[in-house]
Amino acid sequence: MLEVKEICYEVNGRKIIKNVSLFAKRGQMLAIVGANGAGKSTLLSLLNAENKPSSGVVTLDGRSMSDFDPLELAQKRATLAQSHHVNLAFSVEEIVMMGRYPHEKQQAREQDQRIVSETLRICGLKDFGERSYLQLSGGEQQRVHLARVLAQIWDQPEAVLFLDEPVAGLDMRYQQQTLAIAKALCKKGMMVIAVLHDLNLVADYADRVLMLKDGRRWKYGTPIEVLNTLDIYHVFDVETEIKINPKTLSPLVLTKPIKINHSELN
Ligand SMILES: Nc1ncnc2c1ncn2[C@@H]1O[C@H](COP(=O)(O)OP(=O)(O)OP(=O)(O)O)[C@@H](O)[C@H]1O
Repeated sequence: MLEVKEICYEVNGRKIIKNVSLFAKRGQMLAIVGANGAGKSTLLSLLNAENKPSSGVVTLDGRSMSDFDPLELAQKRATLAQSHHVNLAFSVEEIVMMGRYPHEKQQAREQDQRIVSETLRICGLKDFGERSYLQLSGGEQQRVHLARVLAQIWDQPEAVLFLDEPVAGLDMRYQQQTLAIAKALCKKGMMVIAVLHDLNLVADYADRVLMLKDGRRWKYGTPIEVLNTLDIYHVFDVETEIKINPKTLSPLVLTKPIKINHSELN
């Protein structure tokens, strides 16, 4: 279990995260939602121990995140970042194999190869192993990084997976595929915490939702509890109508197009 107790995070005297508390359990996917600049990525960096809260504490299975040594953490949790900077001509397979580095001493190379093949396959990259990463499209590169972080925790049944906007830049099929993989990992007993913007994907895949506003916890609960017209309006300043999706029985968030008068463009 991941327990977050009253964490705050301050940069240059400005509070970015304000008194956030929550629980996240293995077997469940928690989605973090909120407007641009609400503090979602910053919160994720505190939950995954990339950054240390200015006050408050984050514990994993009762142990403070700051007590884990870096190798132990790398074996227990993986993070898909919002952006990636790879400028060297690595092959796809070499990049995905980087996910296995924290386990290098523990396992035979064969097992690493098998895991890399499996994560390439599940990310739709079965025949991409030899290709140069730099020659892939943006969405394909994003899937390579997903395969890499999956390879990091593939054989760690109690792992925690952090995903920062994992579906940005992906087509419809791979948006669904990415979250379906995350859901399947939860079914295997892992925990997934994902920053997501598309509230309909949140409704279909998340078990719990944390809605952030200006660095504060605005609402926390199941998708049906959190995704309602009033809270969405307060947090995103967007008018919506909520229906029930007949295919999934989860909330369906319908938006109205915003109109900007052409005279405002002068
Ligand atoms: N290192 C930093 N120094 C100063 N300000 C920062 C720093 N990191 C984040 N911020 C500020 O904190 C706020 C929250 O940023 P964060 O990236 O967490 O937002 P977000 O909710 O993930 O936004 P988005 O949806 O746009 O990705 C922003 O106003 C940002 O400018």
